[in-house]
Amino acid sequence: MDLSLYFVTGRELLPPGKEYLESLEEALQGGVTAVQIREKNSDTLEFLQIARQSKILCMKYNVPLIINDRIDIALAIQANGVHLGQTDMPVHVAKTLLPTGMVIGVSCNNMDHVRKAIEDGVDYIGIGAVWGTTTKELTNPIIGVRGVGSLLQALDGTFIKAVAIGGINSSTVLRTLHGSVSPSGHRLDGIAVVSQIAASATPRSAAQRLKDSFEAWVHGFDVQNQTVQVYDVETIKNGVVELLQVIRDKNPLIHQITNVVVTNQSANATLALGASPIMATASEEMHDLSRIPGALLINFGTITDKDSMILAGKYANEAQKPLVFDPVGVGATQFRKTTASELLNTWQASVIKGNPGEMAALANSKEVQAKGVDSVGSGFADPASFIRELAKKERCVAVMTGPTDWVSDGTTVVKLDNGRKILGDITGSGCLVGTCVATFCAGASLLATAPGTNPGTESEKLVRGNMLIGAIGGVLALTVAAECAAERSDVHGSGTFLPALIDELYKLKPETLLSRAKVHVL
Ligand SMILES: Nc1ncnc2c1ncn2[C@@H]1O[C@H](COP(=O)(O)OP(=O)(O)OP(=O)(O)O)[C@@H](O)[C@H]1O
Ligand SMILES: Cc1ncsc1CCO
Repeated sequence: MDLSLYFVTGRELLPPGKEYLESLEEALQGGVTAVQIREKNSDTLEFLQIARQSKILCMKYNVPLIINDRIDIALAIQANGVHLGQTDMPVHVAKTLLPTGMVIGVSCNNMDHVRKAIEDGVDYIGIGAVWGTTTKELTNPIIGVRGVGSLLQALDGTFIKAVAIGGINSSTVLRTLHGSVSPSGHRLDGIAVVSQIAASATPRSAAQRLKDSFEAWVHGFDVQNQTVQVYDVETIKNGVVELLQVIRDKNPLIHQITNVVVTNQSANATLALGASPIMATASEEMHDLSRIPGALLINFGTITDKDSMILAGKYANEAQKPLVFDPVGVGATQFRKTTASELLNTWQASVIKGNPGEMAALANSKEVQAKGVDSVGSGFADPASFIRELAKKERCVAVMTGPTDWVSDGTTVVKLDNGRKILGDITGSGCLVGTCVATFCAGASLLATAPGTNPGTESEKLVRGNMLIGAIGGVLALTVAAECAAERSDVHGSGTFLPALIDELYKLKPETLLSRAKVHVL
């Protein structure tokens, strides 16, 4: 059974003037691959009639029909399956009533539900609610995009299919699919959609758009899984130098929502590298800024603009622009933890950068502690494995700073050994790394979208360009510049070091980067 575009009906959502059967037929023409009839407010006779009429249409388009909750209706019309909620008929009882071959699906919103569904031998599960929604799933807890992956991992080795449900529409679909992959690589088999189709005046095109997005994404996912990119030190260094040139030639806009402590030095570091900073925080301007080529940095050192952070990130994903997230001091307060979770469940970061204390807090690890914005202790026993797993789980590039910097895309791990201890003596050196990473990622994005590259071929992506090289470039630029600055005779302490660091970013030459960079591919 093809569950890729699983339409759950909602007659109460029909727009004025639209008949139910007309809407359903258009949805089927648009490419819906499975239909579930959900009638929460109808009596038995009405439900039966709707189910019967829907079945005729579904058969015409050779699409399976599933009945929500009501086993008697499913039996009466010989539906292809039933869908059971957690408070509906238990699966083992349903199995005794249903003929073999009739599909059983179950709603799940936590690991216990998934384990039970596996034990009961269901055919598919509907995981939700992924997003907030105006339809039935409102009563279910919102698990967020990042919650779906771990539930999918439990299905490894089974034949049980999975769809996600709850608030999936054309603007959330790619984020949902990209984020809903388990660390083992288990992806969704489909998306369940209610209002985007049911409430549409043009359900055919609504369905078509969703199906196109799903197919494009699956294709991109398969291609990515088949291509193992192997990096060597020379390729990385040359890639970084190429990005520095792109930044200086093209002067990308680096939109930064950052903390009040580092705003000025971050803007100066951006200019020194050859890019153009804008430190804009009003939600009204987030959309306009997202349309300009470059990158977005979200640093929540002082969280005063959460709504803008949410909006800006969504628009950056839509525009396929790099989004660098710096969860400053995320372990310090519950508010920061909750905010990080909310942000990461809303948009997809291209790069997450933090010190070991911040990265541990994001991963719910107790191995490294933090004090305010600082990391405490000597870090992880096995930083390479930690960062690879975090990158895999968050589905992005992860950068962990410290005396040694670690960068991973979930497959490759790169260890960077540049920098000077004095970086720890100025405030916001980690924030400066974030700014430099965003600037180099902007370079990578511009390189990937330069005239001559085909914009239509990567419509399934949330970001274009090589974010691993961008992240490495940002770290190397800052740490190599720091070495040059620390060696200057006019630097006498942290006060004179900061302006010297900006100078050295300004003067940074490709040959200095190439000769000083200490890059190790693990
Ligand atoms: N002992 C050290 N030797 C060399 N480089 C260092 C050392 N400590 C930090 N760095 C460099 O300083 C940069 C910032 O890393 P750090 O982990 O100190 O950030 P942070 O704790 O987030 O800083 P902040 O909170 O002040 O922004 C990194 O690029 C890292 O390589
Ligand atoms: C000191 C400080 N407090 C909030 S953000 C920040 C900058 C370094 O992370």
